[in-house]
Amino acid sequence: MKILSAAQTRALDQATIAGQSITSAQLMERAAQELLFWFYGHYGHGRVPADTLLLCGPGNNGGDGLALARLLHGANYAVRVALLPADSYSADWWHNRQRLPAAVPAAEIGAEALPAISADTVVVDALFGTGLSRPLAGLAAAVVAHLNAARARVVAVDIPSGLFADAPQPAASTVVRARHTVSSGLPKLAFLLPQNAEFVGEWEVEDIDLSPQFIADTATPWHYTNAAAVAGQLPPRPKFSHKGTFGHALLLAGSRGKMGAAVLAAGACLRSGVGLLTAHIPGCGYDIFQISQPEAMCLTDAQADFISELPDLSPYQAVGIGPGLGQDAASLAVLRQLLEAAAKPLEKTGQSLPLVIDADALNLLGRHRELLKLLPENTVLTPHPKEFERLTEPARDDYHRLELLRDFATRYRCLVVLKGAYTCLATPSGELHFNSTGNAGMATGGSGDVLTGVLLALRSHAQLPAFEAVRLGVYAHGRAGDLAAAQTGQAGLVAGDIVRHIGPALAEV
Ligand SMILES: NC(=O)C1=CN([C@@H]2O[C@H](COP(=O)(O)OP(=O)(O)OC[C@H]3O[C@@H](n4cnc5c(N)ncnc54)[C@H](O)[C@@H]3O)[C@@H](O)[C@H]2O)[C@H](O)CC1
Ligand SMILES: [K+]
Repeated sequence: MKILSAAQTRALDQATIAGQSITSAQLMERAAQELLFWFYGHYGHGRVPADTLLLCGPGNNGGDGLALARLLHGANYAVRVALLPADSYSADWWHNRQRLPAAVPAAEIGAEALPAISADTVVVDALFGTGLSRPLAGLAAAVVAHLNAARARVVAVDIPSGLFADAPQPAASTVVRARHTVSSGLPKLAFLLPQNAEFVGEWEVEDIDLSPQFIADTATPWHYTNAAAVAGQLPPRPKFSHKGTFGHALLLAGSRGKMGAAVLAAGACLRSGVGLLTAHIPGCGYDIFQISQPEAMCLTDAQADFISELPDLSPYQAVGIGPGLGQDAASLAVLRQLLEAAAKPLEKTGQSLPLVIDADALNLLGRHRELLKLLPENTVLTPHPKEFERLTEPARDDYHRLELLRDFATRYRCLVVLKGAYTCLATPSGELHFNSTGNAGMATGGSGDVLTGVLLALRSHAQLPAFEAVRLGVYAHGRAGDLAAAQTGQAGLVAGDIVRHIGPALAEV
């Protein structure tokens, strides 16, 4: 699913209107109908709110609100409208202003006449949408401050008013704090960034049959990975397969006190369909590992407490390094040797050995940035924001972090998975793919080790190209977390639960 800019969204509206020979008022009616259905779904036909206030701005966002007021009134909701005065109003605003039944109270907002809002009022924020051109000020800001102070349940139409769809606004800007955002068409970039979560709340997009052709023809670096994006991407397992068919992976992981990371990554790798897995671990972990993951083969390092040797790489189709690795100088030497060895193209594929680099291996890269130029093409890095900062620089805000992410991925031609809510995968060509699966229960120790194992397995798969393998792995990891949390609850979720649900998550794909 593509994510378009505010300007592209407006062009999409026009293309839909022209392409389907409808009026803009009819497209607005579609949006309003979807908002009505959202109310039905959320409140049902019985328990309608005692008091529903529609705050309507002067443009088409306000027009959506006026149309919704009419539809809710028709559905026996107790509706009242408060109109933000402006020098001019859009044509579709007028159209729906005139169609508003006289029985619906409609008052103009004034500095001395702010609408009454009680804690059990449901407020629909239809002040501003993608036409916001500057931060809110004056009466518009006063109304929003009044709304936010009232602590009512707020449903934002299309986007919370005061929030730009695809760019940061000044830190002190006044923005509606919505419990829900019901948007039409495609997700807005703003919905996917942590700094906007307090304003956007729970968001969803409603399909109003916007021009698929225009969407297909519109270029954007931003994408949203939903089930449709990865459907059918996992190659079938031929009947006459053998272990070699699905690759032999090597995992370099573990140090004293952090052997669990190696066990979790190994378990995830095996559960993600790898043919064979060999783990190279420090001597202290031998019994732990062989007991915990009998399906994996195990090489032990000469060192007891950390990894100091790089095994011969020739048997392997992909290598993962980092979970629980520690940052000992000897491990740094192993990382350097691995990067140098992996850069040589494999005679079988002509490409460099696929690598997945995570956790302490990333921190070692961050402290020795001269190694970054050794990264083979399509190396997979899986930093969380702090680890990413150590690889680059502190980000001013979430938008700046995306710029840093795109620059890093294009500069080093690698696939960078920035982990968090809506995990973002940056590609060597500068695309950003935001993941739709996962939940806050996955913010638990070991969750990242599990992702490393999943990605290692999929990068070992001969038929999966690099980008598709990583996008699928990120999706499946989050989906496994959702399936697990349905059993354990988010608080009760531990990384091992994710491992146990990877199989079912991949089976869905
Ligand atoms: N496909 C869709 O997504 C559809 C969306 N619809 C709705 O249309 C709005 C966009 O409407 P638009 O008229 O372009 O702009 P807004 O209503 O967002 O803005 C209103 C108006 O406000 C003025 N303005 C901008 N910034 C400020 C400010 N800071 N202070 C005061 N006034 C401001 C500006 O001049 C605008 O004219 C979209 O969000 C959807 O809700 C369609 O209805 C259906 C299809
Ligand atoms: K709005």
